[in-house]
Amino acid sequence: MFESEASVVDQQVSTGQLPTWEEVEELTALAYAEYRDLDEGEVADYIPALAHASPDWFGVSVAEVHGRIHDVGEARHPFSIQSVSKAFVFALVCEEFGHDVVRERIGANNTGLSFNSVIAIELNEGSPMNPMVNAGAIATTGMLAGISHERQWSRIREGLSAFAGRELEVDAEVYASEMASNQRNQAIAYLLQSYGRLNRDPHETLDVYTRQCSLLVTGHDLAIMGSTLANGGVNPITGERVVSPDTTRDTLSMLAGNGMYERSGEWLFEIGLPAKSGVAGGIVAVSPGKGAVGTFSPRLDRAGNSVRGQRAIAYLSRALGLNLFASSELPAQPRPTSTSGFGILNN
Ligand SMILES: NC(=O)CC[C@H](N)C(=O)O
Repeated sequence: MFESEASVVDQQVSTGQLPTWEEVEELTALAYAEYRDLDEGEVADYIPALAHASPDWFGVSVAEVHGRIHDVGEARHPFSIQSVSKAFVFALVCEEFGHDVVRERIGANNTGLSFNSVIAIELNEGSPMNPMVNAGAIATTGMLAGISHERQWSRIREGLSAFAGRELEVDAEVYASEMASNQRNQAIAYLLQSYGRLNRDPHETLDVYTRQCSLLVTGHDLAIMGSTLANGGVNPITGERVVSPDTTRDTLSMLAGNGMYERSGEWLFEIGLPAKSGVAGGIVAVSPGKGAVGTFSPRLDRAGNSVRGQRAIAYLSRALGLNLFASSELPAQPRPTSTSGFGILNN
């Protein structure tokens, strides 16, 4: 954290606007401790390399917009970003084309169907529907300008690295494994092309999309990437402006509607935060103006969302008063047990 920011934080803590460092540290540790033994959910294996993950891994990280970061458990354990990349690639495309173009070309409505649904494309006359499902994400990746697909790829890697504040690398094993087993995504890409919805060659576009999904991140990185969105597009650690405030607004509203796939409505109702999940077990949840939570645990529910991650974020949303729709300035009391009756969390 920069010194000037530290004094802003001190001031806000002393005026009661922010919880203290110790309070956030303690609540992050409690969110971790509360759910570390929860054994619901399965590790994804439809991409064979993901099946190597331990079901026990669990990390929680909270990053505040002023740069304070709180890590617990395996918050520094690397894993492939998978669909969490969709949020940040959408932000890069939104920055390039603007609100109206992405709404028209991709869409913003939930499919109500699984993230890799083919039928959703057919039911909607070729529309990819939204950038947070595979069809929309593949179409979004295909929109990025760039003479070669290598150039497109470097723009994505550089852009996501700027969100994280460090250079991100591809997990070569995960990339090769998904490229060898992504027949469903190939079907989606060719179907989009048949409807005139893909700007570029389907195979090249899928190659870039699969690389973006294979980038290695940690829960700590996700928290920083999310807090860059929470902070109007400026990375709170590096101070770099990555995208504009308009783009963060559009990205966060897209996450609110679609980031947790067909569970997005329930998620927003229970937790009240824009969020994005990925099948390797990562979730990022963003509270605009406050910060972000990054979690990692490979046990997934049927929609492909990390079970422990959802619970830990639900806990922190309540404990830290992050819910966007809560009118009270005072943080609500966290619910103490894992059987707290969240419908979404009891798949
Ligand atoms: N939900 C996900 O994380 C899916 C991402 C994965 N790379 C896929 O395309 O199937």
